[in-house]
Amino acid sequence: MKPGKGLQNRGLIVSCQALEDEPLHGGDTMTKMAIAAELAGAVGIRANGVHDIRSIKQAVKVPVIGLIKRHIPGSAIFITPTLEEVHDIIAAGADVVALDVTDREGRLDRAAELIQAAHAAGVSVMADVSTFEEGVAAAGLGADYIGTTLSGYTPYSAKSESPDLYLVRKLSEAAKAPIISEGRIWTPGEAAMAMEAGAAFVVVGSAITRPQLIAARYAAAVHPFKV
Ligand SMILES: CC(=O)N[C@H](C=O)[C@@H](O)[C@H](O)[C@H](O)COP(=O)(O)O
Repeated sequence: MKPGKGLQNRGLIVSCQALEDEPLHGGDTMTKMAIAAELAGAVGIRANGVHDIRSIKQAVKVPVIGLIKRHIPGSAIFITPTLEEVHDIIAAGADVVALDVTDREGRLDRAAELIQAAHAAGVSVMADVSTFEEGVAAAGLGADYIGTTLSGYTPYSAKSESPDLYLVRKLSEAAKAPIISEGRIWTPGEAAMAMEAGAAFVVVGSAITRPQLIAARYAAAVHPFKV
């Protein structure tokens, strides 16, 4: 079955995530962040965990990309690692399921099953990849959106402090699915450059919703002037 739900308009997606060890974790804080993002013109929200996905779905009209981060001992795959999380994300009401589609631990072979499970429920899939080859493979497996989320976070992908716009450009020229530029976008200028490079969507997370990281940049900037 072709997924009925998904992202409607090109543009900004705000990632509203706070893990257990982060100061903004818990309660309705991420839901309030999502409401603020929608007011600002975001066309989608990316959220982690059943609680936040469900709460954000009730609070905003724009589509929600859901993921569940879970660390399984002995595995490096932590973004929606198994079919169980796919079902939980769908049950929580997400419009799009985000999952790791990297070439590790036989994941490319198993990803088809997870993608099909989402599609069978009428839900779209965002493949979080780290390289060009993974992006092309993910599109071939039927992923509806290809995100550069994991570029810089697998041992074999390019490390950088900046967004991987080279990957965005290469994928947008080759992959048969819309490209989502995600990871290390800190300024509106970088977001615009990602769209210029061919992205259909830009996900911004930390620069909007992780105040401890935002404030740290200011603290570092003024540090040399301290007496
Ligand atoms: C690598 C990984 O675990 N990325 C996670 C994926 O959901 C999030 O922690 C990031 O915040 C998200 O990708 C947005 O990126 P940035 O926060 O850089 O704008």
